[in-house]
Amino acid sequence: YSQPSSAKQWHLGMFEIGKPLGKGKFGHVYLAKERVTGFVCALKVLHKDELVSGKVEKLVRREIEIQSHLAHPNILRLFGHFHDQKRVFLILEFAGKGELYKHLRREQRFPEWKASQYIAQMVAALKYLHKKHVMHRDIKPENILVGIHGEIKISDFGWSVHAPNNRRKTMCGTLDYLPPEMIVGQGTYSEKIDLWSLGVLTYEFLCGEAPFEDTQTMTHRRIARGDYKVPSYVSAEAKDLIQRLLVLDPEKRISLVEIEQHPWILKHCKAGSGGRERAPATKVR
Ligand SMILES: CC(=O)N[C@H]1CCN(c2c(Cl)cnc3[nH]c(-c4cn(C)nc4C)nc23)C1
Repeated sequence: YSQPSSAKQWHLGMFEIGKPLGKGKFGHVYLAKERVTGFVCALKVLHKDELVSGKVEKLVRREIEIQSHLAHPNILRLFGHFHDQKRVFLILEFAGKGELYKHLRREQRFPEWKASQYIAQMVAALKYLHKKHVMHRDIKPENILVGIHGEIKISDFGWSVHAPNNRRKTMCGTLDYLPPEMIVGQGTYSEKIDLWSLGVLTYEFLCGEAPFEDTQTMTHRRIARGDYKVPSYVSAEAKDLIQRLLVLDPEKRISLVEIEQHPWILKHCKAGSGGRERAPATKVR
């Protein structure tokens, strides 16, 4: 009899390992095929001694705990995990068109219709996450993958936590996406930090660089002051949405539901498929 997939006891012998797909923060990712079903996935291999030395085993446990309970078309699935003496293996959904930031760098910047559809998909994923009181906390192009149909998938939940939270985020990688409430004040924050990051992401999709990109010190200062400029080639509607997301006071940022009704999103949403034309939302107080 075949065990229900979630209770499946996975082991390495069940997979035929293919080409390396890339290097994550703490391990390599390989294309893999489950021998019995032929199911193609991405196998993320983490070395236990590196996790211990990097004090990240808690982050990995949390990534597994959170991501394995999520099922949404714009969130990369974690189907299961297993480990052997030396390594931990994450069985992840394979995103057929790879890493979004590579597409962004290659195209320099996205046309408004593409950026708008990507942001609409991010909003759908964040609505799903926030409903489960999960905030991602590390939204940036490097953590977004592209599926075979061009849909985007948030990945790398290593930094996600259950809201609210005031754990200092030991900085590794870019400061560009850090919200002001994590720079000034005592650093308590809520899911609203994902709204700030969405504003930074929208800007970067349309302009090819982040709004506060500068030297480390200047980036900190410019974020704390909300000091950025939107280039003139950005449409008025797109600029309006960016301005409603990059608001210093977390409580004053536009909500996910309001973003769905924003002119810049409605103007480009795909009729018929995923982005179904929405009946005017009745405001539920
Ligand atoms: C932080 C991190 O894990 N980054 C990457 C490494 C590969 N990985 C993938 C993960 Cl985790 C899932 N699916 C992927 N698909 C690809 C990919 C597809 N093409 C055509 N090219 C690539 C590359 N990569 C992945 C995530």
